[in-house]
Amino acid sequence: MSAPKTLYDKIVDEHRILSFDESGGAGERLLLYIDRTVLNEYTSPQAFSGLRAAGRTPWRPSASLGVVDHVNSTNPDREAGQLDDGARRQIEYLGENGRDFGIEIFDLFDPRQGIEHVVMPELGLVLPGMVIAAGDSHSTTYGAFGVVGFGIGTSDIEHLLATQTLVYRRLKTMRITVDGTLAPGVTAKDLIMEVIRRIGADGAAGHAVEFAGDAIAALGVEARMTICNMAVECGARVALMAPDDKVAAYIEGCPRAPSAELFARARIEWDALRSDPGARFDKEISLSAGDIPPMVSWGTSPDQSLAITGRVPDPDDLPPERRADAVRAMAYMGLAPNMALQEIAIDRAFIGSCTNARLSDLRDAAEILRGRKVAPGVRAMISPGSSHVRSLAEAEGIDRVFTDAGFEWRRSGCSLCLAMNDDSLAPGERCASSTNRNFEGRQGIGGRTHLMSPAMVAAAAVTGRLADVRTLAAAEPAR
Ligand SMILES: CC(C)[C@H](C(=O)O)[C@@H](O)C(=O)O
Ligand code: SF4
Repeated sequence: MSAPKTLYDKIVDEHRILSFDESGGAGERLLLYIDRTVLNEYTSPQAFSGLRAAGRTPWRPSASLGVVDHVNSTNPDREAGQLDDGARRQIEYLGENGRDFGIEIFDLFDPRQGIEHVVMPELGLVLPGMVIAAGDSHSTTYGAFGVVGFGIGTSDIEHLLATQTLVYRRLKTMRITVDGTLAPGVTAKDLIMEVIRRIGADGAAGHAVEFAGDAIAALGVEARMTICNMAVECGARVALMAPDDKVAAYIEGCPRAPSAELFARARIEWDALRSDPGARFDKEISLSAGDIPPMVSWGTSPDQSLAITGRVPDPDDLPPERRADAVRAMAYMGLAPNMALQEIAIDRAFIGSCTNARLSDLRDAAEILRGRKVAPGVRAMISPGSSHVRSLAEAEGIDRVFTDAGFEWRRSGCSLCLAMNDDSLAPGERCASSTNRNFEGRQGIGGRTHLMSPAMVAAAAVTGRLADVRTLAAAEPAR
């Protein structure tokens, strides 16, 4: 019998065309076959220019899909949406590359347009056991399907397009086991924020992280995507979860799912996609789901976060190696040591991003907003993760819940997640945000970001301060 293997190593072995050093262990250099990629208008242009300059064409164009998501306006009034010349050129060049090289593109006003990591799964293009590499770090999202998904740079995109392969270095493995049950009001976002707080922004650097345990199994596929998406914020290069019946059911209803016959055959293969009993991980961590509170970030790194019931830390109480960062983060965020998090007033609220703008996220937030109003002085926006999510939400009447509460119902895109478009914070503005990065300037120069779950953003929007969603969920809204 061969030695027990991790899920990660099984998938890498299946896709290894050749090994440069035959070591087979972490660090092995190999040529990896890539099943699919998704291209965006922001990181693909130089890759296409490189192909053109070398006179090459994509080796398997049908394995790629292009979407516009980073630089587009989400203004619902098409005419009012502002695009600068650079953004317009990037969008046009993606369309041109699609036409010239036979790659399918979902352009700005295509009903299937949306954030790449929302669009790929909802189409049914993300299938268990695949390797999906793309020019965006949050490609780890696909791990929720038992897929090795990872981000690559522009020169690697060119190599991938030309050859459908990448030179790859095998990662170390880590398993994070989460057992027990999440408390009411606590979500997958809180779970991954707690993981990041615990292990730090580089706690999983160089590792493929498998999430396991009954708390993960209990989550829906969309919630699992939130965890795999944000795992990159603790340095994970790959996040993985063993696919189960929920994953199969999710895929089955999707427009590009395999035909019934192929699907039935694939399901048998998918059953083997799990780490063998006794498989050895380089690192193991375990958490109890019941101990996780609703979380918010207070600083400028995703690991600078705390329970909403907490206080901004006193740098003197922190380990010496974390003090200087904390002092700097507090100055940028305009916070003082020991302030209660729930006393922090906000100017903006944003629900969006590939982390937390799927239908289940919108429903969670709508639950809190129903019958309530955004606090005076707060500007609140929601940008659904894809145009498809947007229309599903409209069919359910969720758009009305948001607009009645005073939220702007935007079109889909990366939007205020990274302010590379016309959605941004003004200097000094403070935003409750369902996104994944709170770096300095991430949502606009001088803008201040507090990361949290979509329901927590809704709670902050109606309270005008960072708020504990549990107190609102328990109370009857004023009608
Ligand atoms: C623009 C892109 C390179 C970047 C990424 O790779 O993640 C962006 O999507 C982000 O979230 O910061
Ligand atoms: S929504 Fe945010 S995190 Fe996701 S791809 Fe866009 S910019 Fe990156």
